[in-house]
Amino acid sequence: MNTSQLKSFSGLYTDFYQLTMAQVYFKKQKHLATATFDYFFRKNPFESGFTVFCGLEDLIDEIENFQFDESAIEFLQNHGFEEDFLSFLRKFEFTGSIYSMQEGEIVFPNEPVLRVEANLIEAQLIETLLLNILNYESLIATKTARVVLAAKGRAVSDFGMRRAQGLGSIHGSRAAIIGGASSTSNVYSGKLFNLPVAGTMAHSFIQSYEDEHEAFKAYSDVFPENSIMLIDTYDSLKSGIQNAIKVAREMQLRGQHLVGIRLDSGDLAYLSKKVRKMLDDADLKNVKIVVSNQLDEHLIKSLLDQGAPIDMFGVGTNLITGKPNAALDGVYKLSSVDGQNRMKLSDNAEKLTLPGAKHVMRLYSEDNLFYGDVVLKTEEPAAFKVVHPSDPSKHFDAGNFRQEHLFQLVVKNGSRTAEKKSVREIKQTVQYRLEQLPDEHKRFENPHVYKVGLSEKLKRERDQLKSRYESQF
Ligand SMILES: Nc1ncnc2c1ncn2[C@@H]1O[C@H](COP(=O)(O)OP(=O)(O)OP(=O)(O)O)[C@@H](O)[C@H]1O
Ligand SMILES: O=P(O)(O)OC[C@H]1O[C@H](OP(=O)(O)OP(=O)(O)O)[C@H](O)[C@@H]1O
Ligand SMILES: O=C(O)c1cccnc1
Repeated sequence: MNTSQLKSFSGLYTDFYQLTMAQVYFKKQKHLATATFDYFFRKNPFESGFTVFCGLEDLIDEIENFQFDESAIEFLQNHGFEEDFLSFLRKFEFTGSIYSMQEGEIVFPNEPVLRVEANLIEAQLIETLLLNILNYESLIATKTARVVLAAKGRAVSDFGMRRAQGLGSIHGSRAAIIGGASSTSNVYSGKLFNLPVAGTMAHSFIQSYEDEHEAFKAYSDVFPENSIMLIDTYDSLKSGIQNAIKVAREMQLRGQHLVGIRLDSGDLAYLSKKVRKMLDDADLKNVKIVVSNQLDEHLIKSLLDQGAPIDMFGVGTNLITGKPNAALDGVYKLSSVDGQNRMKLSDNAEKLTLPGAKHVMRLYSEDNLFYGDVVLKTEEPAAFKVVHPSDPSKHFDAGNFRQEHLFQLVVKNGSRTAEKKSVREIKQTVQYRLEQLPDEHKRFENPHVYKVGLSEKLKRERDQLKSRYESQF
């Protein structure tokens, strides 16, 4: 299966139950009911104090192209779907509206991040696609943002493609760049999303030559402006760095400059310090040190705490797989049908869903940093009294805070409302918004929990609806 084949199956990029439910809605004439769904998640990944919202532009692209072609219809025919429903699917397109936070926004558990308003059948049929795209890209953008924060201004390159869960790396590398990586090794995504691609060299390249110096020399002959020598194939200190210095000197004689060396094993703090000294002593102060080998945000922080003079980190497995979390728990929940509020009950107050169409306001503290978010009904233009979702004793007055609307209409009648944003623009949004997030939410150990409150009206409606449901048992 190649990815262009995947695209032409867009309507089938779903869970089977979406299609069976859709056929029931259609048969029972319920499909044209209007529905509102919210996308939100309950827990930040990686014990992080924040999540980066990523994947919106990809989602809009897919929604604009969401269709059932003849081969999809034939497949569904073979699975027993009925002719009248299949005729409906042949003409199917998403005609609803999507309100959303901007891609690259810093978002928090239990607040709606995106709202879909559409016919019930349309809103239902895009669920799996929406969750698949937003959950994965947000996971990887969040992981990368953490890695980049740990790197404290040093470059981070995404090396993950080979260790990704299959084709996931296509969108994963996009999310990595949005999360703050400076480059990716992933050429396919580079072309697809116009990402900066870069790389060094593999051990096999060095091994293919009789000796290491010959390998370095060959590479620098062909790429005199862009050589980063991998120095750990045999012995980083006794062989690799000696040969790299030799080649760097030969390059200098030709008026060229060795960009860097890469360490991929051993004690990276110890070795980078030794290598830095050897390079400096050889008057090669501009040659950069790149390291890789199962890195993540914690190892990078540790290496820098140890004083390792590293200029760039290559991060693969842990970044592209979102280790150790594997998934963002984002969900898509119905909040109204034909204007009637709906909610899902739970014994756990945190898991109650919020009824009706909602939006989110961000409150700013006096120093212009994020203070907290408030979930409101769409008819509420500003936040006043803000209440804790489950602890009635906790509330505050939002009147004194600067407030910012986080939701925008991004799809209207099935089409994008504004020009598509580039990866570069979205990456800048992440950077800028992270600067506005106070440090206590960005630290790795026990980050301070960000406030997400409800408007008094929303909380009242939720509690009333809950009591109404419960009185029927
Ligand atoms: N100074 C350091 N402090 C903390 N972690 C480090 C340090 N140096 C390396 N690491 C990390 O420790 C792990 C090293 O693993 P390990 O010793 O199994 O691999 P290796 O050095 O690649 O060994 P091999 O020589 O077998 O390839 C990697 O994740 C690496 O990034
Ligand atoms: O450790 P990660 O964070 O996943 O980063 C990617 C790894 O992939 C490469 O190793 P690999 O052994 O696959 O190939 P190589 O022979 O080129 O080193 C590279 O050298 C890194 O070690
Ligand atoms: O360019 C590199 O050095 C690279 C690319 C992918 C995986 N590991 C390393």
